[in-house]
Amino acid sequence: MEFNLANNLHSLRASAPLVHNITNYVVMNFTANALLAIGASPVMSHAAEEAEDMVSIAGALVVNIGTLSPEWVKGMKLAMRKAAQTGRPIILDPVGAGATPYRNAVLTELLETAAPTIIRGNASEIMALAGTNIQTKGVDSTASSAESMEAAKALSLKYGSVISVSGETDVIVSGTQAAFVSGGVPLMTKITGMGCTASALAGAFAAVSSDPFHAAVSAAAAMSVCGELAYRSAKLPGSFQIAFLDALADISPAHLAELSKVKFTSL
Ligand SMILES: Nc1ncnc2c1ncn2[C@@H]1O[C@H](COP(=O)(O)OP(=O)(O)OP(=O)(O)O)[C@@H](O)[C@H]1O
Ligand SMILES: Cc1ncsc1CCO
Ligand SMILES: [Mg+2]
Repeated sequence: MEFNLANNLHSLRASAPLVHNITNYVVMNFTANALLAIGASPVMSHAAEEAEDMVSIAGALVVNIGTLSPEWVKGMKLAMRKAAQTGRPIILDPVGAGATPYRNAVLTELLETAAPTIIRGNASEIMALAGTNIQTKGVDSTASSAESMEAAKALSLKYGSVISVSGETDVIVSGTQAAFVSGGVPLMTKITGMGCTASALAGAFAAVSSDPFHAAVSAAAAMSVCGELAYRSAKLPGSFQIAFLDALADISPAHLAELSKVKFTSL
């Protein structure tokens, strides 16, 4: 299937998919607003008691381990198992992978519960997940996406997942196919939760697409283009956040496709 970014955004807006997020409390508000802005319908819910019911009415599940606790992990596992059983895409954001043994242990449990459709993280997180010896600095990357190519490919083959690595250039790997998405602005790393937002948008695109590789590329491209548009009017973190949400809401499918910088290659 040919990659068609304009069509992908059009489909997202036409069906406004419900995206079930079990995410961290740092970014809940921002990612919910980003999902609404692009045209999806967010619900943030982590209670184990309703995890299976909630995912059963959603178009995609986004699991983000940013602020973990054992009770939340129960909900994550129930939701992931149900999503896998019912054929719903699962997006895993392994926030802080490699930072602490607890995070690593939880990630192992989650990956044993269900293989994610898409794993979206920064380079340190993806390298840590693949077992490359690296220390994540809290939630921030200490490596570049280019350095994580081998790790991304290994992870993709191991779990059958699409691996999306964010950075100056985003690298998306699915088996032996890869895409490079450039653009964006460095200020995006100075706002907490831009990576979490990239993962949430991947959930929205995956909910309306039969091709998770294209969904992950679409989300990365939307982030990069809207980051650049926001930076035209807002050069400081506070106003940038707002301008970024405005750009997500304002961008037309055709304009998004026109401004995006995406290159495909085989590995
Ligand atoms: N140097 C850069 N230049 C342009 N865009 C960037 C740069 N670094 C990151 N980005 C963009 O910022 C977004 C977030 O990527 P980042 O790698 O910072 O995620 P993250 O570390 O998971 O963030 P967080 O954990 O705070 O949510 C992505 O859309 C990415 O393309
Ligand atoms: C800062 C922070 N700490 C835990 S989760 C999170 C949001 C960015 O990943
Ligand atoms: Mg992150």
